Amino acid sequence: MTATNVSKWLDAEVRYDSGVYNKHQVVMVRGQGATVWDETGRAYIDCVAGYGVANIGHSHPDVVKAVQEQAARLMVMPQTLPNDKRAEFLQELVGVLPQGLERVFLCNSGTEAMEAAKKFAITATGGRTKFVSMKRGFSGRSLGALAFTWEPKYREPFGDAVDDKNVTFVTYGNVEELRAAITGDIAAVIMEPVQGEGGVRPVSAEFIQEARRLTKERGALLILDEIQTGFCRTGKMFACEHYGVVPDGMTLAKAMAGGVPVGAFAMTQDVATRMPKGGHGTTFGGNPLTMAAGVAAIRAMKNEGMAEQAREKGAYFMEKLRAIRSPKIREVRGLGLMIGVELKEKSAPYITALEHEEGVLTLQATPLVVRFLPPVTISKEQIDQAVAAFERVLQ
Ligand SMILES: Cc1[nH+]cc(COP(=O)(O)O)c(CN[C@@H](CCC(=O)O)C(=O)O)c1O
Repeated sequence: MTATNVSKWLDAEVRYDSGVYNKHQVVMVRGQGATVWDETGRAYIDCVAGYGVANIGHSHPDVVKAVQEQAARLMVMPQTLPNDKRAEFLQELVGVLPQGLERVFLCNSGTEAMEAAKKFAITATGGRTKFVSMKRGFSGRSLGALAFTWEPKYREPFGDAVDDKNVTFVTYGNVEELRAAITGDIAAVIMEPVQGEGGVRPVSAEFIQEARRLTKERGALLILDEIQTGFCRTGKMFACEHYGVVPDGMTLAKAMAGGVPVGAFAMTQDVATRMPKGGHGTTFGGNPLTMAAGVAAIRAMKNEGMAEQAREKGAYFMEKLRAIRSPKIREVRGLGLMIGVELKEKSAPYITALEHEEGVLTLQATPLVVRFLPPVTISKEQIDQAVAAFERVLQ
């Protein structure tokens, strides 16, 4: 491809897009497995995977086939009209969810799942409107979900429109703060089992188990945000399985439909039955096209043992990263293939160098952390190449 072609598409996107994103100077046009190609034909090892969406790999053949067939059959059907693919997806999803989570509100993104969770928590607790969330937590960008998102830079531009007056933020992992915050008027505690955007931070089993115990004791819900940790990312189908905790509700999105936009709030019967009929809704949620993709994606995760792959490859990836001898690395941490390398200096220049000089895509998770979220289907050879590239840019 000539430079003109690249500039043609890049110029158009930069010219007409909203302007909220820092656009990389590249145009990505194709993906397969853990590789993506730009318009000039250059290949990249993709450890961004759409911010942890392409867990089963780009354009998984089973998902492609399912989407092609469903697109030709039926793409549009609202949830007041039952549909075979939606029913099949709900069966597939409930079949892999922790026991007890058997009712699902279907939507189209993580933020929407969190908005639904917030409303279901209020009705399930008889109108309680106070919440506990986590410092460094990320729950989404809409005004409702933003109230649970810690980073001030995301909230400040919107002032009082962000309804965070009823939210108490506690230090992630601090059991004493948690105990003090979960009072008798709390609707729910919201937390990620591993904080993603907040720096790839696993937490102790004790903290999550104490949140489970205290919310039960004080009539609040425990809502785990598995939008990033879900669907094999951390070495289990869901990260809560590492801790032996079943929440009252779980927000889901990203990888759930193999790359097709999707979101869901999974909950117990009790939480679901407390929402008045017609109390929430969505136009696109549960559409047949997304449902077909989701059925294929979840079956691929099971059939290809992707949770075990993430566990095994994650351990290998972190072992190789920890073997890098560099004074710039403070810590390598993570769970499964949700990996963060905290540097002693800003990570952005190294993320840029990895992309431009080495053809490896990574992303930030706070200014000092390089986040690796590759497809679970990444090969050991690609892991070795990514680690060698990282070692080179750190020199
Ligand atoms: C844990 C979590 N919860 C909720 C969301 C919101 O989901 P959605 O509405 O589908 O984007 C995300 C997006 N996480 C990415 C942040 C995206 C953004 O900057 O906005 C991320 O981890 O980078 C999460 O990682």
